[in-house]
Amino acid sequence: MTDWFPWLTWRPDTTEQAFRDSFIRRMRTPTNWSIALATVVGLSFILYAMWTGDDWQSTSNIYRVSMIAVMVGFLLIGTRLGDPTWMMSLYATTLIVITLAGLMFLASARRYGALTEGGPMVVAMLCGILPVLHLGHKLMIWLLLAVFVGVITQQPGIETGWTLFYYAVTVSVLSVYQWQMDRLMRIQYLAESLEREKAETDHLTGTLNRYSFEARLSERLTTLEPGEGVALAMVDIDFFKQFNDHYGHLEGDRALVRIAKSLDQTPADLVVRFGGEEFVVLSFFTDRPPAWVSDLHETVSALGLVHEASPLGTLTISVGVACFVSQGKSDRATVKSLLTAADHQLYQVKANGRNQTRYVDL
Ligand SMILES: Nc1nc2c(ncn2[C@@H]2O[C@H](COP(=O)(O)OP(=O)(O)OP(=O)(O)O)[C@@H](O)[C@H]2O)c(=O)[nH]1
Repeated sequence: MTDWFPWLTWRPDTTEQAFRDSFIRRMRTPTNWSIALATVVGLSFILYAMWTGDDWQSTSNIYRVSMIAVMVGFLLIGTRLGDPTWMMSLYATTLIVITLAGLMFLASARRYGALTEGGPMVVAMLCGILPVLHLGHKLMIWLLLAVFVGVITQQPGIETGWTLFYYAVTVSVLSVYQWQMDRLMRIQYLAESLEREKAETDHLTGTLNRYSFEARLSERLTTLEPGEGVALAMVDIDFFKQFNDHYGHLEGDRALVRIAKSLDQTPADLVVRFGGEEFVVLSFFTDRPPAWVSDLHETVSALGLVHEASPLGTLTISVGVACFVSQGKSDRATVKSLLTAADHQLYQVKANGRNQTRYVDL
């Protein structure tokens, strides 16, 4: 049964949650515009009712005004709510508005002795255009209104004609449309995520690539609180040209993957393939840099990968580390300043025999 509902079939659940989080972020503004449109439609109904001689204080008009007040209230308060609370408030608001709409139809039908098909159809459609609600939400909303329409058709002396039939047709068509939207939105999200992942990842080692690293580090540097810091380690494999020449490029590729994996097993926050045989390892910390950063070269020498063409006998790395601890807003490191400082340390290690880690505070 659950296979029929895209938001229930979507596996794993974390993917559905990630989709919904990003979807709510993107759709908040369009949803607010849809509610504003519903408010304008509600207002035009009040004006029309008054123009056609309806009493301003009639029960149905009071319900209409209440619906508008609830929607305007949501638009005003919603701006201050975080995404999850906003989403729950939207659903609750919609259910309240639908209850008021149902009561308005009941009052109006009792007054005029009739309920025509237009009203419930318009309300069902206005709920249908709210982009962030999925079919599950909308079925509940439409069902709630259907209960009111059903009750009204059972009232003696009220002419309802084909209203219930047209309502059922409208909701069925909207449900099919919504089901398609729910599926397409999720398929699109998945395709986008895969594309993004591909664009950010190095194909050989599976680590982040340079482009995504620079964007992420640059963003993170702007949010460092005083006392928070970053250690950027520039890693370069020693005598790798000789390794390739001696063992061949395929074996070289395999060594790159092994080294990337071993760097990934450190407590680092990000491991990046920076260039051919260069990696960057990033660690964010509070107060003082973690001790493992200053011994990073040992991570690879401990693998014991034989390198007969190296004077060191095994595959090793040279590491230059630049550390920055934020003192406040005016004091900022940049991606460039960290890379330059780390590269300078790396150069010193290369000059001093390789297979070491050198460290500088910015
Ligand atoms: N197998 C393989 N080799 C690569 C890849 N990317 C870069 N390289 C090789 O890495 C080697 C880098 O050589 P160099 O820059 O001279 O550095 P090195 O030999 O490690 O010498 P030092 O850094 O001074 O210790 C070159 O031979 C590149 O062909 C790759 O994706 N796969």
